[in-house]
Order: sequence, then structure tokens, then C-alpha cells
Amino acid sequence: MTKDIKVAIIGVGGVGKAFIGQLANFIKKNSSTVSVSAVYIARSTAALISKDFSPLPLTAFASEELDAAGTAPLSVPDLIQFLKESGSETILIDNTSSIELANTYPDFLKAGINIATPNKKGFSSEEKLWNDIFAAAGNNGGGGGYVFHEATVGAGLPVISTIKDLVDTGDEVTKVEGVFSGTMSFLFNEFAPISSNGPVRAFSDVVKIAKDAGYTEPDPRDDLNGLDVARKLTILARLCGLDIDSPTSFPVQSLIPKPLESASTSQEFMEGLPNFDSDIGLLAENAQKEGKVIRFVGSIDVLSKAVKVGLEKFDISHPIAGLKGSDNIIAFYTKRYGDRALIVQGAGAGAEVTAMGVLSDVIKIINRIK
Ligand SMILES: NC(=O)C1=CN([C@@H]2O[C@H](COP(=O)(O)OP(=O)(O)OC[C@H]3O[C@@H](n4cnc5c(N)ncnc54)[C@H](OP(=O)(O)O)[C@@H]3O)[C@@H](O)[C@H]2O)C=CC1
Ligand SMILES: N[C@@H](CC=O)C(=O)O
Ligand code: NA
Repeated sequence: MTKDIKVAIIGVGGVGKAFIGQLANFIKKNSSTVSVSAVYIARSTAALISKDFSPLPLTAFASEELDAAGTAPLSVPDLIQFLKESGSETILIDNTSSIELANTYPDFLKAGINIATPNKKGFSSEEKLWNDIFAAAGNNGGGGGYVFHEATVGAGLPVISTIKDLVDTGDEVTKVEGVFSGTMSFLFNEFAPISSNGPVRAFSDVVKIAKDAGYTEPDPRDDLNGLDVARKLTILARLCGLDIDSPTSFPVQSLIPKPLESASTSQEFMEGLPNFDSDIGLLAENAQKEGKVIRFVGSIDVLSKAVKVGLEKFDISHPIAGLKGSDNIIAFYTKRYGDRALIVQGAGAGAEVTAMGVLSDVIKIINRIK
């Protein structure tokens, strides 16, 4: 018999809206084999709640509906209670970047609620939260809900699933390296492409374009300070079995100019950034004099347990130098693959490709519980 699956969606920004569109399509295409419906959709300030558990309309969903018709969001204990009362299998989709919500994943999982999310915070903050999440989850044979987070690294690219498959099948991952940020990739590919003699445009202009394109974190400083990449490396290093206390427990280079570290808002930061275009321009010009380009990269050396994030210079013939758009490139060096790495490459940011990663996790959950 087909099981009934109810979903609660929190976060209706760029990724959340794209996810709702893709979920509507999935439900339409698969209605003969699986019954999935959304019963709760929320942002910070408002929520649509289907008290009788009838499906909320998803086609042509607009977040304005939340503000117009929504009520106050439920607290986490009330949301857990509400989902339990549905009597169905349930999935929480967290499309926010909230650490407060991520801190409560163990509670959802212990209540048997499954989770799919692109939010890195739960998996890259203190190690205790990581341990609590996977102790509560059903993924490793435990009794709780399943948790999947493919889009936390490389957006929809198969990065988490690849590293898990390598590890679970007994391969030994020795090193992971590459470009892990769609924003940083776009910034340097656009600002200092291999085809140019140094910078072709102001760095601050490209930051604004990346923000408008939906590549950056809600606050672009979270990309420029290197922490977004550090969070991704924390997740991958933990999947390789390394104990990483937090994303600030290894060297991370920040591109935030010192005088702007005290900017109190994202807007104040963006307004001040053009004053520092020449600093980063100089770095690009100096690299160009050596026939190189600068790119923002990260690496995990599993054997020496060394993790680092920052700017490096690359010959223009290097695959990292020649990336385009918001592409990520992630090279996995393993015992089985030898000197020639297993490589995953493609768009690493953007609403649609991220939502695809989240929906693919929802489908994995459905296939386990239906
Ligand atoms: N954009 C991308 O390319 C990628 C994004 N991600 C991750 O996806 C997530 C979403 O990103 P994106 O859509 O770009 O971000 P947005 O800023 O566009 O959207 C965030 C949404 O979350 C809501 N929200 C934030 N905090 C809370 C909260 N405590 N309770 C309820 N709702 C909340 C916001 O509502 P409100 O406006 O009311 O505060 C908003 O609807 C982030 O974790 C990001 O790191 C991962 C990979 C790629
Ligand atoms: N801001 C991030 C979004 C995806 O994780 C990035 O630019 O890579
Ligand atoms: Na991914």
C-alpha cells in the first residue's frame, strides 16, 4: 500500500522557492505511486499551516501568500507535535541557514521525523551537534528519522553521496581538494579570468552580481570570510573520519578587509567594499606577472589531518584556473583511484541546482519509508 507522506518546509528564499516548484512537479508526476503533500510552509515571521492536514497548494506558490494569509510560525515542540498528530510519515525540509533550527534536528529525528536540508550549520558547527544528529538518526540503523544533506556541499553536485560511497565501500580517502564555493568561483572567474591581463572589473561589482544571482549566503560576508568553505570542509573531513571541533579550528583565510570587519550590517559592508578593490586587484596583477591567476581553494589531507582554506596561485593551464561561472571542482584522492583523482565538477551554487540536491534527498527518504 502507498504510504502517505507529509512535509513541512521552513525557508522560502531563493532555494526554498525553487524547491517548492520542483516538489510540485515531482508530486504531479508521481501521484500514482506515492502520496506526498505539504502541510506546513514557513519563513521567520509567518507560516501557512494545514490544520486538517489537507495539501497546501504548491503550484505557483509565492512567499507573499505567507505574509498575507499566514499565521505566526509554530515553535519547534509545537511543530513536532503537529507533525506527529498527522499520523503519517513526515519530512522536515530546512531551507534556512538558521543554527537555532539546526540545533533542534536531534529532537525532530528522535520523534521519527525525517530531515532533508541544504543548511550547513547542523553538520559543520560544534562536533557535539554532529554526534547528536547521527546518534538520533535512522541512517546507521538507529531508530530515529533519516537525515540527508547532499546540498550542504557543492549544491546539487553528488559530493556527499560520493564521499559516503567511497568510505562505506572500504576505500581509503587520502586527500580532498578543490574549489568548494560557487560564490568564490564566480568572483575570481569573472574578476580575473585566464584570458585577461589582470583584473577585468572591480571585485566589489562582481560580489554584488554574485549576491543578486543567489550564489552567496544570505549575508555575503559568510562567503568572503572563508567560513562557508570551512563549513563544507568540516563536513567532508568528518565524513572521512576526522575529528574536527568546528570550522574555525583550522587555518581559514578571510577576504574581508580589516576596516570592514566591524561593519554592523551586510549593507554597510557592501557599501564599503569598493574602497578595497585595489587591494585584491593588486594580488591578481602580481599573480598575472607570473603567468598565474588567484583562486580560492580548500583541501583536506586526511593522512596528516591538515585542513586549510584560502587563496592560491594557479598556472593558467590548471583545471582550477579554467573554471567558469559558479562551477565547483572537487577532487577525491583515494587508495583505489590512485594518482588520478575521482573528480566532480559543475555549478556549485544557485537556487535550482541546490533545490535539486534537496529534492533528491527527499526522494531518498521516500524510497526508504514508503
Ligand atoms: N543559494 C545557494 O546557492 C545555496 C544555498 N545553500 C543553503 O541553502 C539555504 C538557503 O539559502 P537561500 O535560499 O539562498 O537563502 P535566502 O536568504 O534566500 O532564504 C532563507 C529563507 O529562510 C528563512 N529563514 C531564515 N531563518 C529562519 C528561521 N529561523 N525560521 C524560519 N525561516 C527562516 C528566511 O525567511 P525570512 O526572510 O522571513 O527571514 C528565508 O525565507 C542556506 O542554508 C544556504 O547556505 C546551500 C547550497 C547552495
Ligand atoms: N554561498 C554558497 C552557496 C552554496 O553552498 C556558495 O557560494 O558556494
Ligand atoms: Na552536493
